[in-house]
Amino acid sequence: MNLITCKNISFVYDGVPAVKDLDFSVEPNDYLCIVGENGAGKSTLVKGLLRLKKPASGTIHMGNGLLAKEIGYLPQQTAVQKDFPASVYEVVLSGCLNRLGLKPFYTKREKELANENLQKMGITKLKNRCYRELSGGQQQRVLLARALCATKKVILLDEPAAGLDPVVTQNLYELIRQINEDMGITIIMVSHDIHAAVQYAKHILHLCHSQLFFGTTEDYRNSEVGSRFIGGVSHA
Ligand SMILES: Nc1ncnc2c1ncn2[C@@H]1O[C@H](COP(=O)(O)OP(=O)(O)OP(=O)(O)O)[C@@H](O)[C@H]1O
Repeated sequence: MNLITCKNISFVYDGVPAVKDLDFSVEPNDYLCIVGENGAGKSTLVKGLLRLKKPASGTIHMGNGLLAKEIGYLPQQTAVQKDFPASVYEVVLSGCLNRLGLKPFYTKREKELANENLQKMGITKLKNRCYRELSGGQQQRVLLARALCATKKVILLDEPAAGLDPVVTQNLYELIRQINEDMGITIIMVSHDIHAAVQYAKHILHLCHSQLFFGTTEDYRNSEVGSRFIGGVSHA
């Protein structure tokens, strides 16, 4: 059964269509890259998948018992977020917020989970450092550990490599690949980096206010839209 099935969804802002007629699905353990030029509708779709914005028409169905609040989310990093005055441990632990419910404090298990995910992301040594003093690449590892506390099923990333140098970017993509392959977590990633998208993703969704392509990465490479986009731009 698909984890997420979107049927004919469209989004509008104040009556103006932003993106329309999207028809795609996400399988368990999938790696889907959402690509497209600026203003194509990628972030709007992300808001829809997180249930932060309602489709004007169409349906988003979550299967396999997935709830929108169980999606671990890595937002696009803003200057304010980069300057967040908390320790690495506090940021990672905050990924368990959804599990708190009415409890006022984190449980021992939640604290263990934070420590396990710090270790998995190779940042245990940074545990007591202030988040805002870290490099961009270290901050992304912290946010991945946080997302892993929030989910066992799906991580949604909005341009995770923005502003990172090529070596750090490559390391980050490898880490995301491991999360997908070794931990079996489904990845949905918005990316401007088409070359990395076709290197790592299993499926590609290409948007331009509507759906230009959805299918396997191999079919995308062989498609007219794919070969034009891959050949024409390195950072669309
Ligand atoms: N809050 C908003 N109010 C009105 N229009 C919006 C709003 N957010 C986005 N839009 C419009 O919706 C369309 C899609 O925008 P969106 O931000 O989803 O694109 P994007 O593909 O994520 O772009 P980028 O790559 O630049 O982040 C654009 O035409 C944009 O101007």
